Amino acid sequence: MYLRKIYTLVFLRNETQILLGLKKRGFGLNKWNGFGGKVEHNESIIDAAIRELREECCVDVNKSDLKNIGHLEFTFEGESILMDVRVFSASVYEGVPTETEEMAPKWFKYEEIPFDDMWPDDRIWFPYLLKNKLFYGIFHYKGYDTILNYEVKELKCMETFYKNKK
Ligand SMILES: Nc1[nH]c(=O)nc2c1ncn2[C@H]1C[C@H](O)[C@@H](COP(=O)(O)OP(=O)(O)OP(=O)(O)O)O1
Repeated sequence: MYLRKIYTLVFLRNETQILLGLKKRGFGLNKWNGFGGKVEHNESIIDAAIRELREECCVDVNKSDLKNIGHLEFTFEGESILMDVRVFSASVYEGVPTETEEMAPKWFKYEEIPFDDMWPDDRIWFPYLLKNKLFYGIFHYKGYDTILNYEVKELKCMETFYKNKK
């Protein structure tokens, strides 16, 4: 049995670009990724997504402008933690993305996403995000560079997915 820990992962997007942040410390150091982190005790997932976005790149987003677009699960050979990552997208927000101690934000054109400097799983599930499809992915890693096995699929509706998951 795994110990499930819930994380958020938020992507700001416009018609031609996506905002990624270069992680400056901790888990995923030196990788480009969305903004997010652990959901704290007594905090809703959506509130954690808003808080992490503000803490990591100084941008504010309203609950109603955050869309849950995917669900990812990561396990690691020999470890009992399951990282349960809730993925969100927003195109309406307030503020200018600004570098913080944790992340250096940068806009990337959709054709220029730096997959070589991202988590290896990203190039597998990003195509769903880029086509505006909802997705589910589960990845089992050996260390942090090798994916031993995975499954990714399109979802029709996030609410139905979570209802059936319980
Ligand atoms: N394989 C993976 N692929 C991916 O695209 N994102 C991943 C990933 N594994 C983790 N993430 C994301 C989820 C979350 O947004 C972030 C990890 O969160 P952190 O460890 O930075 O959490 P916190 O910011 O709460 O940590 P602290 O440094 O303890 O404050 O990386």
